[in-house]
Amino acid sequence: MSEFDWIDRYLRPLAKSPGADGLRNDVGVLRPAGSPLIATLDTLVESIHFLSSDPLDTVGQKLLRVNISDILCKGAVPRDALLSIAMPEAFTEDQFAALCEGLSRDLDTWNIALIGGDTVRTTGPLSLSLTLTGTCLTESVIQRSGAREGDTLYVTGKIGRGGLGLRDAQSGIESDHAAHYRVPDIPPLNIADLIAAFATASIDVSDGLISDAGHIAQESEASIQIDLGQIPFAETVRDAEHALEMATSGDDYQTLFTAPAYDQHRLHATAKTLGLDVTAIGSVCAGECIKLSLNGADVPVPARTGYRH
Ligand SMILES: Nc1ncnc2c1ncn2[C@@H]1O[C@H](COP(=O)(O)OP(=O)(O)O)[C@@H](O)[C@H]1O
Ligand SMILES: Cc1ncc(C[n+]2csc(CCOP(=O)(O)OP(=O)(O)O)c2C)c(N)n1
Ligand SMILES: [Mg+2]
Repeated sequence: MSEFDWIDRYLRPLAKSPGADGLRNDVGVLRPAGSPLIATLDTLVESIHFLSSDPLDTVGQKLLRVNISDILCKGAVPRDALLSIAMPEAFTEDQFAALCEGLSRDLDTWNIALIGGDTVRTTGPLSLSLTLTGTCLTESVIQRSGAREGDTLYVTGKIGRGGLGLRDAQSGIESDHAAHYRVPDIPPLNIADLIAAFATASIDVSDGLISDAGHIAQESEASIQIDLGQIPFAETVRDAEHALEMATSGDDYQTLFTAPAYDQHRLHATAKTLGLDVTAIGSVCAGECIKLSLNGADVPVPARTGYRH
């Protein structure tokens, strides 16, 4: 069977929206939106972003989720996807089918329309890219640059699971963290409502919490003070070194955002109503850097604040 047959059999059934035209056209038509339409693109490369031993259905789910986390953190809802698959010569039909099974699962879960893409062979490792659009729930897009002095810094979910999970997966340990490493637990869709209602700036935690907080600080020309003791870590913190390890390992795909301090009570009440797990971990102040503390003592910012490419 040729690649055309594989596309027919495995990808066409996933491309259900009218804009996909059954993958019979040169282009896909985006679903129309009344609010700002945003787009993101993230790539997963074998041995860099996932392990060769990871089941391919989990790789398909991870590809979608690392992109969905970018859309959600902007207070937006995911919509349409374009998929690029570059597969090694030896990639089999069963492997292609498994990859598409994982993709299918999360396309359905998140109501995302696959509207097209490209499938090629490569002499290199398996490499997957996804372009994902989203509709903002706000009139203007929430940037990394909107943090203001006096804002509170929040994060969703747990931090450090990606790094702990990679270590477990590499050691053959089937833990919850290893499951999160393969298929990241990302915030639910209604995090977009909370972000749209309250956030002044936001980002998703991909490289590492400290590194990604640094992006908000730099773009906002502000300083961010983080209390390591307040971060909802995946493991009970033993000491500053342990906390820093979990705050710099990345692969968390949670939402990190700032909001005005005067909204703190309303924000927590709304999060509770929406069933969202949100924790205040710091504040925005004057300056242009990251400041860390643990149990009231200053902690020096490490040289490596996140994953290095
Ligand atoms: N090859 C590229 N071409 C155009 N823009 C890029 C490219 N690589 C990265 N960018 C842009 O640079 C910015 C930072 O990228 P990145 O660190 O990958 O962000 P993220 O963590 O949101 O994926 C984003 O605005 C992204 O769109
Ligand atoms: C085999 C393997 N080694 C190391 C990592 C750790 N890792 C790789 S990329 C990355 C950061 C996120 O990837 P990137 O391409 O920077 O995504 P983006 O910031 O563009 O969303 C991390 C933590 C991993 N996921 N898998
Ligand atoms: Mg990226």
